[in-house]
Amino acid sequence: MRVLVVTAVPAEADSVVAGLSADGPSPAHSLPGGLTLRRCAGAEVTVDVLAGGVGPAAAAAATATALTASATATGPAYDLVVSAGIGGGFAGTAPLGSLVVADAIVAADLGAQTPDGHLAVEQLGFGRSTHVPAPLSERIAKALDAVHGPVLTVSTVTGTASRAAELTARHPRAAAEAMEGFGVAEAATAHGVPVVEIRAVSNAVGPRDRAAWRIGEALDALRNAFRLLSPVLEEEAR
Ligand SMILES: O=C(O)c1cccc(C(=O)CC[C@H]2O[C@@H](n3cnc4c(=O)[nH]cnc43)[C@H](O)[C@@H]2O)c1
Repeated sequence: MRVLVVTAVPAEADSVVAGLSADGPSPAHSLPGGLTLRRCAGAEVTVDVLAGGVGPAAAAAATATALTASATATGPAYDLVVSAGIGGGFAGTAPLGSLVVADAIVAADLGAQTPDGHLAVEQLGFGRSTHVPAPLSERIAKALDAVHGPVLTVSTVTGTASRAAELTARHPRAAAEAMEGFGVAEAATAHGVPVVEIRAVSNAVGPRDRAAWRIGEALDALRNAFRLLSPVLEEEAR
């Protein structure tokens, strides 16, 4: 089984690699566009880890580049794509340091603003704003003891109580927000590869408070998530 993990920044990729391979080697492979894949090979599963940039567009471009570069004449080389990194947690659902596995990957700001509120692209008559993750996501959530709920993809980090309330009103079950999942999912779906999203909560979704961010703790939680994910993937591959 081959898995592609896409993070936004190198610090997140480091946590993923550390969780997957403890202190084993993770050889690097260059991709077009100055991207670098790090490979973690297990008994049955090979995981390539890519830091693709911040935001849905960078994430989609990097994921598509990796998928295109690896595709063979008979189809995609990867069996699963994982969008992973830190994220904001919605109050009462995903506290700081917790893990969220998406049961829906939602482009929360893709659509149109109207005097009566947001219209998603489906309501405008084109495109999609939600991807349904691979069924495996439920087993992953259990193994990671993670919240299993919608993860919103936004282009602008929420920084006010009113924006948080608006998102919660539109997505009452939302567990986390981040900036890449939907872009990764668009690229994976275009290549016919199932996708999941895993987030470690570094901050609360709400009024901006940089002093309250816990990025170090979230990166530790991300490392632990991939330590726990390894046996799930090995089992899936058998
Ligand atoms: O300057 C701020 O107020 C601010 C608040 C939270 C995060 C940021 C970032 O620049 C990090 C963006 C980066 O990390 C993911 N992330 C982490 N927390 C959130 C969030 O609450 N909402 C959206 N994205 C978040 C995101 O996926 C990016 O890769 C700045």
